[in-house]
Amino acid sequence: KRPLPYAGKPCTASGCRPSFLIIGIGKCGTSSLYYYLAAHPSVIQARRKQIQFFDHAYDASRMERSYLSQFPASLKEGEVTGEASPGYAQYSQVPGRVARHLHGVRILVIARDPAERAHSSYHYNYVGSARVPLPFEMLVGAEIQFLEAFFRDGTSRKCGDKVCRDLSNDCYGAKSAESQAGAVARRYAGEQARKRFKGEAADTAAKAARRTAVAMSLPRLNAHLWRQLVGRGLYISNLDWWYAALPEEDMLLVCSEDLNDLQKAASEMGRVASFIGLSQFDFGAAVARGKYNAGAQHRGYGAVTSWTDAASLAEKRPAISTEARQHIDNFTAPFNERLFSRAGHRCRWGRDRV
Ligand SMILES: Nc1ncnc2c1ncn2[C@@H]1O[C@H](COP(=O)(O)OS(=O)(=O)O)[C@@H](OP(=O)(O)O)[C@H]1O
Repeated sequence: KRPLPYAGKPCTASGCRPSFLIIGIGKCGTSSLYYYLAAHPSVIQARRKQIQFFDHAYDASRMERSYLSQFPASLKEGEVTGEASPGYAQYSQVPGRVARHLHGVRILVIARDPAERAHSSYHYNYVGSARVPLPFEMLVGAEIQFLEAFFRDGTSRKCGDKVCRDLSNDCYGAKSAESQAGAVARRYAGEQARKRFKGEAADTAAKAARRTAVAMSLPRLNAHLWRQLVGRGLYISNLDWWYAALPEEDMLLVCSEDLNDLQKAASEMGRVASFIGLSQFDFGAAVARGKYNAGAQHRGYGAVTSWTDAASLAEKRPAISTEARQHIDNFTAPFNERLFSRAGHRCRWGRDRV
């Protein structure tokens, strides 16, 4: 068995540190990974699944008060705690902070077929929250154009008067960088309103529709996360920062598809537990309860949906068009390959999808 992080002693006078961090990726099954793991008798949960300290709330001087206070005050020998903040993977500053404060922590990354991740994110963040939902294909097309330009022009590309250093954060966060998708969105919103209404009513509806599209593209704290349908699926472009800052043997890639089946999930959870250094445990009963945070229901990360109900929710969701799927598959394929070779672990995505 692999030794536990911190030589099995996560607690110091200032509190207990997490022995594992699930750093992402959002909409790939981070909630299920966290709650399945929490079923292990030696895993004691944090106060909540997502603490998001190392990105939005980071302040080195508040490490104890703001961060360690979220974990159990004491742990018995062999017990560990941990957290899951899916935003962590997206920020280039986070891995250095984690390496500094939690040297030795085990890092778990769960990633999913990029087209499926994008579609899940679209339903979670856009559908239902916008009065004029923009078609998935349209957002994907606009974003891939933006991404192609970013990778072609390199990291010195300007976002308005700012230089983009970090694709995930600065670029999507800057108003001008998202204007590609924003402009398409506003035009579409106006056209749709005009199709549905006539005369003056069309003008009023078009204005309202455009306002919705503008509101959807306004910069806000984490807007770049939900704006990235495809970008968040270029996993290796963010994980490179993590591999540079932390020892390779402390990083584990989990394919979301390996948790998407009762039998497979129980055995994959065994691999996760032994990576952390936990004793063998039968995750069968934990996994059998169902899937967490499934089907964009917004019932909370800890809400579990039976496997049968999750399957029927998935069936009800309109399928991804062949065009959008191929567009995402083609664009993400080289990034996927780089991820598999860096992580030494393959997932069956894109053309390898089963
Ligand atoms: N066991 C298992 N295997 C594979 N996939 C699973 C599993 N459990 C949950 N899910 C699906 O993951 C999606 C939710 O992901 P997250 O919990 O990471 O979302 S969040 O970013 O924290 O909001 C959400 O995807 P969609 O249902 O497609 O939206 C969940 O259904």
